Amino acid sequence: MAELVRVRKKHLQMPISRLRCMIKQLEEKEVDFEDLKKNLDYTASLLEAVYIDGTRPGLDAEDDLQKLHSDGVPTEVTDWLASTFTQRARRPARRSDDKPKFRSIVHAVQAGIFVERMFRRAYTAAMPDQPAAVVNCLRDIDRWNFDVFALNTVCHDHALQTLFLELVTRYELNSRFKIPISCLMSFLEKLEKGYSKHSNPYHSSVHAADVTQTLHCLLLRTGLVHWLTELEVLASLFAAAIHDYEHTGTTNNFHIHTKSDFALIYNDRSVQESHHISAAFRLLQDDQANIFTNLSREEWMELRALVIEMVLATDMSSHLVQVKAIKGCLQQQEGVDKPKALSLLLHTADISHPSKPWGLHSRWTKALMDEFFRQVS
Ligand SMILES: Nc1nc2c(ncn2[C@@H]2O[C@H](COP(=O)(O)O)[C@@H](O)[C@H]2O)c(=O)[nH]1
Ligand SMILES: [Zn+2]
Repeated sequence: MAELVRVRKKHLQMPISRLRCMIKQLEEKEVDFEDLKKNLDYTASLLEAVYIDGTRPGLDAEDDLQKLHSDGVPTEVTDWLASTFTQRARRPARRSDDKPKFRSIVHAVQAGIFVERMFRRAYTAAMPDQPAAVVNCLRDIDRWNFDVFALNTVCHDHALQTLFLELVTRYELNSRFKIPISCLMSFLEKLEKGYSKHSNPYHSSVHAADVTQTLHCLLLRTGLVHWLTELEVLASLFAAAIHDYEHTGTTNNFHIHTKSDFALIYNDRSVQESHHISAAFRLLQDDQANIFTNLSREEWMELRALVIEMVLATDMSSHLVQVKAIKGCLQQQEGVDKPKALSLLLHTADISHPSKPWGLHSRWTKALMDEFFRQVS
């Protein structure tokens, strides 16, 4: 058993470093984005295949790499896959007309992840193609200096829809959780509409898009994304996207002191945040917009609890309590409380604009000042 683990660990080192290399190329725009993305996706599938098949005895390398070519994977990648996942490197170099072999992976694809990929196709096929200008903007999606205003311009005020769709697709959450594309589109349309209800200069769908992208950037750049389950990633992105849904453009104190309906409904406690969550979850009551329709009951309960905790923690009045709690967590041996850590991350993304490039920060500050002045007048 220990030997098997050692061998598999050894075989996985190469693909891991190659994957990192591909990601670097992607970041540095040295290669065609779409090709690289496709290759990464395919490689991930094969890694899955090796993982699944690695638990079975009698692996050999007898099948046809030609099948991989049918997916448009370049020769360097198939060569690397073959040399990494088969014994081919120890054999004499093949003649150019020989077909490289590896039955184990193909078997695993056919037996194990084939069905999964069928689902992926079914749940990604209808993803809308984006115009070149949008694709160009989205190239910076992993960066701290990502310009959400520029994205909003090129996608005609639909930055939130575009960004959420892009991230859900990138993390393959649509295939993992079988999110129907029509529901996703419908949900995002309603979400954006809710954000424009009060025509807020600051608390708009662009702010929601900004916070969602910033949270993604934090998860990715810190490596925290590897610590999370796919459900936690989905919950985090969802929480970021909805966190100010139907914001009234006024503060919680304003609601409390004016004895607004929201203040009365939520008993003066995290008045706005409670409404954002409640109203956003209400959108899912419509079957046509229920993006979580295929989640199991357990998944749904876990996601809902996490989203509620994260969005409630965007209430600025919980800032000091949160900082204290996370400091306490970090001093303990037992490890960090995930919902608390994710809540702090969302809160961080929510107030991150002062740490962004000046052009972005000054636009956000102006928008916030406009909103504050509107409340006063
Ligand atoms: N004094 C400042 N306050 C800021 C700034 N950026 C944001 N904010 C405030 O934080 C909350 C964030 O919570 P939200 O969920 O409502 O977005 C926001 O309401 C602002 O009041 C800033 O640069 N300076
Ligand atoms: Zn916010």
